[in-house]
Amino acid sequence: MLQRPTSYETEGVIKSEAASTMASWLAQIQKSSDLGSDVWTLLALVVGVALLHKVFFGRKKLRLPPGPRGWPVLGNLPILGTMPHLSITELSKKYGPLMSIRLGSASAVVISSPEMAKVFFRTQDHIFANRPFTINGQVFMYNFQDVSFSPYNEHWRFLRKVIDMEIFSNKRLRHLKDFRGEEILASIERMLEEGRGGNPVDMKKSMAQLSVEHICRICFNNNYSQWKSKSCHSNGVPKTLASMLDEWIAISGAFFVGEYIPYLRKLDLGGFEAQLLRLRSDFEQFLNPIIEEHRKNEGRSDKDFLDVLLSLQRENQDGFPNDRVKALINNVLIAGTQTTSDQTTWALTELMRHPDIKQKVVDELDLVVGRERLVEESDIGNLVYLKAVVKETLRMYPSVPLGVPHEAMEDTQVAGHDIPKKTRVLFNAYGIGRDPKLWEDPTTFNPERFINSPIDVKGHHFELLSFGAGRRQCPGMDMGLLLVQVTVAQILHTCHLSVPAGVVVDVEEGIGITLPKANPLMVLISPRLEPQFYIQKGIKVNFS
Ligand code: HEM
Repeated sequence: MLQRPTSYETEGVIKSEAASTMASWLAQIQKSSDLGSDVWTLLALVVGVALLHKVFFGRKKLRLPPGPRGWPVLGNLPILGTMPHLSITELSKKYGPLMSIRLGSASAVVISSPEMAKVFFRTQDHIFANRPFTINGQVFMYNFQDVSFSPYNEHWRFLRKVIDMEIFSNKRLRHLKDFRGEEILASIERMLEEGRGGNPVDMKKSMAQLSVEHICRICFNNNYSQWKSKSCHSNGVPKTLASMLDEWIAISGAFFVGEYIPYLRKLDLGGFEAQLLRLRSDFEQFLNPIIEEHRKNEGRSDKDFLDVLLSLQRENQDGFPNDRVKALINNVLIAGTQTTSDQTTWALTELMRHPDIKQKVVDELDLVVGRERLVEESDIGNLVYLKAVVKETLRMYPSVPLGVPHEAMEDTQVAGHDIPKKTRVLFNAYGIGRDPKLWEDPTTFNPERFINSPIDVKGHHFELLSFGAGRRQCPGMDMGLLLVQVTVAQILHTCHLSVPAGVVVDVEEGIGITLPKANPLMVLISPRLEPQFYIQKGIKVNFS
């Protein structure tokens, strides 16, 4: 009798057994006069061909990681809902640290433990450094001409080097130090002005504006002031860069059905692809005049990121098309704004909910910096408690709660499970950050847990991979971290913050590809230092 394969190791033997058994069946059918009727012959042939097809072309039996059963066609898409990081965290409690899910026709695994993260992003990082196909990468990044959505290939290696050198090198970070300081102080000046007379100020909005201004400085430095309040018109509606970035985050948080069930792509269910295309053209309206202006002034010495891209384009005419310039600018704008502003907003949110912790930060600032000057970036190294507050924020509110998806470039095995080529990899940063097996009382905001702890966020401690690890680790890590730390320090040092009477500061999470705070963060804000220290730094503060 024909045996079904029990494991893929014995598959070759079984295939030849199956072939010879089928041959003998067919021979018997031909010989046998009892079974000579057409019906029996046809039936035997159909069964035989089906069996042979299954043995030769059927998928070998894989030992996939455990996971929930999916629906036909849709797989597990329907149970993910609008907050996939929450549903995936719940599911992983049941199915463990390495879970299989199916997103339409795409297979995925979810990593929910530091041990698994170490295998994927260190031991087998060379296999998992790819990105899967995404409609976002294809549409918004002009066919994957950026860094974040690009597959792992020569193109990615080249561009990653460009951005590492031109934006994120230590030299560049130092060079941009004054800009960062100026932007943060300008933002404080605006908040103090807005908050005069006990007017509540929305810190979430202010932090979003600050992050956009900071990234605009990096990208369009020289004529920056000309561009910062520039708006474009989409269908007659004026849009600022900040509102376009918000729109991108919201659209990108949606599940693009066509990405997972390709034959439905034409239907564009939910209309997300059309929205993305429209948004790309809004970004172009914003970018094109800036690019033209930069082209006219190519000789200037103090080059910004766009200048660098345009000079690369001049050197490699065909190898560096306009679309690549736009994709890279889009990439830096989207990767560097909401991430930092979300982190700063969550840190301030938790500090407003915990006045005792806020007071400890302020006490440390007074001790290390004093009240006779403003915070400098060089102070950060000595602000141990402040750094613990930022780490605790990254633990509880990872900017990218399910990571940026990776993809297996070849078949492999992890922890005794098969991971076939093209499997998507989601990193459950949110679930790991709130896992009671790893963190005591994980839903309590408690920076003390990082005092005297060796754990940092730089990719060596797999329980806190806020910026990822391995080849695809966030290149903006040092800049993003510094910006969050300096902003929180400068605000708490220069301003009194309090919650308006009757307001409860909530921690409701919003929808999007990142983890935004859903509601505004309204605070009362007033100057904390003597007037001369603001004046020295050129901040206009009205003390009346
Ligand atoms: C607190 C702030 C930030 C956080 C928490 C953060 C987090 C992350 C994470 C988790 C990834 C995915 C890593 C992976 O695939 O394994 C990533 C990728 C990336 N980030 Fe950040 N990021 C931050 C700030 C920035 C800034 C300021 C920039 C640029 C100005 C930036 C640019 C990028 C880019 C280009 C990638 C894609 C890298 C690649 O695919 O090779 N990020 N970031």
